[in-house]
Amino acid sequence: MNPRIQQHFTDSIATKQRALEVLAEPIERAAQRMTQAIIEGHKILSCGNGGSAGDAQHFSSEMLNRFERERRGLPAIALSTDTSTLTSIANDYSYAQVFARQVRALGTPGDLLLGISTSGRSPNVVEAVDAAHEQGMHAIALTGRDGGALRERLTGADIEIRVPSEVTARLQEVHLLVIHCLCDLIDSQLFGEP
Ligand SMILES: O=C(CO)[C@@H](O)[C@H](O)[C@H](O)[C@H](O)COP(=O)(O)O
Ligand SMILES: [Zn+2]
Repeated sequence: MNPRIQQHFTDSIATKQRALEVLAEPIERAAQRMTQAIIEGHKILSCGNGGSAGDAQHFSSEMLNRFERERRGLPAIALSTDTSTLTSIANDYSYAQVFARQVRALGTPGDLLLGISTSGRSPNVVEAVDAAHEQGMHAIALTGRDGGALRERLTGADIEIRVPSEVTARLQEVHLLVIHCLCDLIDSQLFGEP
């Protein structure tokens, strides 16, 4: 067996095991908050860069379409998908504004922002959290490492789910697992046990 492959699997399993100990509680709180927001007629905006843009879209597609069961679509918008909007904001203002400007246009009080950054240092995700607060929204932050500037911008009403790792790939792997937990908990809270 190629030892590099074995190492990736071993590290990924160990990181997930470690994460379970510290993340079960904030994941449950985040899912409750998301469920409540949906019941009250609000929506969830999501954003991130690179692999985390993929995660933001993965989450919104499982909300809008479905996760594992047959059910109505749930309201969510990924802010990383519209290249005309992204390029025009980056071109006319700055890349740091690409999500914040969309949050200001689409976000209404009671909506939630799911901000995803393995380093917590992506300026556009940090700015999106500030914009969410301006709009009367709260944030759920999926982070890693020391949480970076993103962590510092969160208020007591926000929820941080910080994965205990320093490795981007491992952090992204756990972020996706967290997203699937959130989808499953939201579905079971809204529609009952399958
Ligand atoms: O997927 C990967 C690395 O595994 C990359 O695309 C990665 O997401 C990008 O470098 C991002 O720009 C990193 O941003 P962040 O997670 O630090 O906010
Ligand atoms: Zn990646």
